Amino acid sequence: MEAIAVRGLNFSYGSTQILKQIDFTVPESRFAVLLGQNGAGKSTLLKLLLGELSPSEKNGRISIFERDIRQFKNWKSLSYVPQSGMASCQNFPASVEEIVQANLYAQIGLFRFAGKREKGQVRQALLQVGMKDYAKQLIGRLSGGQQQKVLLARALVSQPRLLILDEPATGMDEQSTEDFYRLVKRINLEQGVTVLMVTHDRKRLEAFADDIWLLKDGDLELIRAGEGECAHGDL
Ligand SMILES: Nc1ncnc2c1ncn2[C@@H]1O[C@H](COP(=O)(O)OP(=O)(O)OP(=O)(O)O)[C@@H](O)[C@H]1O
Repeated sequence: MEAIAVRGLNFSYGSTQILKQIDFTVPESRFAVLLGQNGAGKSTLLKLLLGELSPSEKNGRISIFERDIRQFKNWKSLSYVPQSGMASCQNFPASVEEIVQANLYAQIGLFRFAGKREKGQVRQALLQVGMKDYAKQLIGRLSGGQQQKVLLARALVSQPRLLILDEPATGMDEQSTEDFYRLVKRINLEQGVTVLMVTHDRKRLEAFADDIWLLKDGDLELIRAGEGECAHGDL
């Protein structure tokens, strides 16, 4: 099955065309990377995939898990990790577990307390990213790398089938970056979660990615096609 299928997509801001007739496919369980220079249109493409922007009908077709995005309802199956997501929230008075739990509000309801099941889900997500011992800490007290792991747990808590990450390692040191990519790869391999990651870090991600796409001058090109079995030696 294709997790993402884009056919003949055009997109413009006013008279400036950003995407020109692009075709783009991410098969289920693949780890795909999207490269491109600043301003190439990567975030614009992600916004289109996340339903924040919509193309007019004559400007192409986007399908998520083989359903046209205009009819797609199962948004729970898709999670997003933003770039430096907590950077502007250093004084945000929320604990790590509250940040993760917030992604379960659709399940819990906004004004109810989390039950045993939800608390278990939060614990499991924090365990997956190695942040279980930080559950009660204030998010603003953590390092940038730890905060990004919490945002990854937040994305995983709803058990998505597709994980979209926008330059998730921006500002991290070398070791934290490597650890973060390794963690995402492990989730991809062990749980079969499809991954699409926007990055400038081609060199390091070559070891983790199956497919590598390059967005340039409005065109999207598959510059390395994997077999879907890019296992990384010692995860
Ligand atoms: N809301 C908007 N209105 C008009 N132009 C926009 C808007 N958002 C982005 N752009 C322009 O569209 C182009 C693509 O922007 P986009 O943010 O998608 O690029 P990007 O590849 O994600 O860049 P970066 O790597 O710097 O994050 C840029 O020239 C940008 O200035």
